[in-house]
Amino acid sequence: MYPTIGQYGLYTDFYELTMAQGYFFYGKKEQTANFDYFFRTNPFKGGFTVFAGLEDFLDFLSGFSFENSDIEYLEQQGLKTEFLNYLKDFRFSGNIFSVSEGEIIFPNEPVLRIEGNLIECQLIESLLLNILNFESLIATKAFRIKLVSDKKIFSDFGMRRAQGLGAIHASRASFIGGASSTSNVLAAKLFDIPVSGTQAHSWVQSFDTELEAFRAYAKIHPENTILLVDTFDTLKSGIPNAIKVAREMEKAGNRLSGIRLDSGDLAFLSIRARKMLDEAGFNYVKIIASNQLNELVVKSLLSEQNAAIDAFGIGTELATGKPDAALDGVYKLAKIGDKPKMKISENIEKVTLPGKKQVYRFSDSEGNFYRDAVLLEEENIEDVKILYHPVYPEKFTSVQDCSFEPLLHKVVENGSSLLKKKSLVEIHNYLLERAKLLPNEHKRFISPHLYKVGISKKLMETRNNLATQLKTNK
Ligand SMILES: Nc1ncnc2c1ncn2[C@@H]1O[C@H](COP(=O)(O)OP(=O)(O)OP(=O)(O)O)[C@@H](O)[C@H]1O
Ligand SMILES: O=P(O)(O)OC[C@H]1O[C@H](OP(=O)(O)OP(=O)(O)O)[C@H](O)[C@@H]1O
Ligand SMILES: O=C(O)c1cccnc1
Repeated sequence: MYPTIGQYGLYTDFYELTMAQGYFFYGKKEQTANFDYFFRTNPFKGGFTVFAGLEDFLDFLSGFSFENSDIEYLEQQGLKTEFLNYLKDFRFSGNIFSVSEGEIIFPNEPVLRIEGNLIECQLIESLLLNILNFESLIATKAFRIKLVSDKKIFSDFGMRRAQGLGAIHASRASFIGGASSTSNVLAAKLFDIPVSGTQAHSWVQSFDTELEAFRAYAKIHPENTILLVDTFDTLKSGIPNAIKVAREMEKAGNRLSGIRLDSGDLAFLSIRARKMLDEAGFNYVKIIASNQLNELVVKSLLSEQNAAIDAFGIGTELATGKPDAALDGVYKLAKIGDKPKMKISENIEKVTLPGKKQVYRFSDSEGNFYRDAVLLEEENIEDVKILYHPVYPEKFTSVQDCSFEPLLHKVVENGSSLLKKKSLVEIHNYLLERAKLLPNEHKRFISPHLYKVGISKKLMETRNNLATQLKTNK
């Protein structure tokens, strides 16, 4: 749970409230609606996305209500008393169907579906998008780093240059994606993530000499000393001083945990540092590297340059999802009452899929992910053997002999969460299990193979008929 800021009802875009007021006065308040959450493009030019943020979203949703001062504020913004009286008792009371946190997901499939009255579905849009888009972006980034880290570990150092309090979500999502610890103490406590840390240049600078700074730190934290060796000169001063302190620590019955390299050529310096430490008898001292790292630099350091690095500290690029500012997830109306709804767009790729839907994942004979399919909920998956390209019907693919599983599961019923709380370790392990089933060609960084998401014939026909109707009625 996050530090409380009271109730979260105002954590929404104003238009959600003005529309909700409109629904209220036009007698649409009791109409049932279905909305889909989906995104259109995998971030980082990648071949997959990691779904994260579900538990956080549900936690925030349980606090999505309006206290007296919120109601007064909305009154000052011109909202009407009768509607505000309705908001006083507002609580989400609908159903939510979702893929599991840590699932591998793909563009254009609904990964979460909300069912409820039109007002409640509308009001929670911004909260949902805010949390799921960001955590999924960062979990994906973290997992990309994990994919190239081999057996090395990395810690999230991102808080200081993250987007404000988004750092809390970033740390959570980073751990789901594969970080082994975080420097962000609040996130560590809230989500039971191992906390870790080394020391900053200010520590070293605050003493008269580097050696004095190293000794002082080792004395006060003998169980976990990682010395930052680049304040003056890594090879001529930092590492020789670290070796002196390692020797003194051994005499006192302790062990130096590691050194941290934070500038210069990390491959060259780590190889030299390893040699110097080993020759001095300290092969147990770990080498940690940091400085504007990302998955591409980590991959190059480990697989092309044989860097002698045991662990990475990764900050800004991880916590901000650099170079992608956001996952482009959207929330679209798919059904009102028994009427399927869709959005027509000039851009054919942006036409939405109408109706209440379920997503199935098909696997090949070896159990590897093969295709995902979007079907109308009432369809029998056993009858579906051909999947159609969502935009170009002349492109289709057979799933004749594949096994399948539904991906959307009920996680909220009549406003109450059914979600069995999982630890972040469990969510991460689920991600690992699922990612193993995703063929490697979708995981490579350069021009990954496109994972196909198709739609059923019935869904395609429903959409086409509705589109024709909408164009004629316009
Ligand atoms: N061997 C390497 N291969 C690829 N990238 C590297 C390697 N070593 C370091 N880098 C990256 O190169 C960049 C070096 O940063 P920069 O040019 O700012 O120098 P610096 O070492 O940080 O210097 P200073 O700290 O004095 O400003 C960082 O982004 C770092 O991650
Ligand atoms: O480069 P990032 O991936 O964002 O990783 C975090 C960086 O933040 C710290 O530097 P900073 O200059 O903020 O503080 P320092 O004085 O401790 O070096 C740390 O030394 C890393 O270099
Ligand atoms: O513990 C560290 O070394 C650390 C923490 C945050 C940012 N940079 C480094």
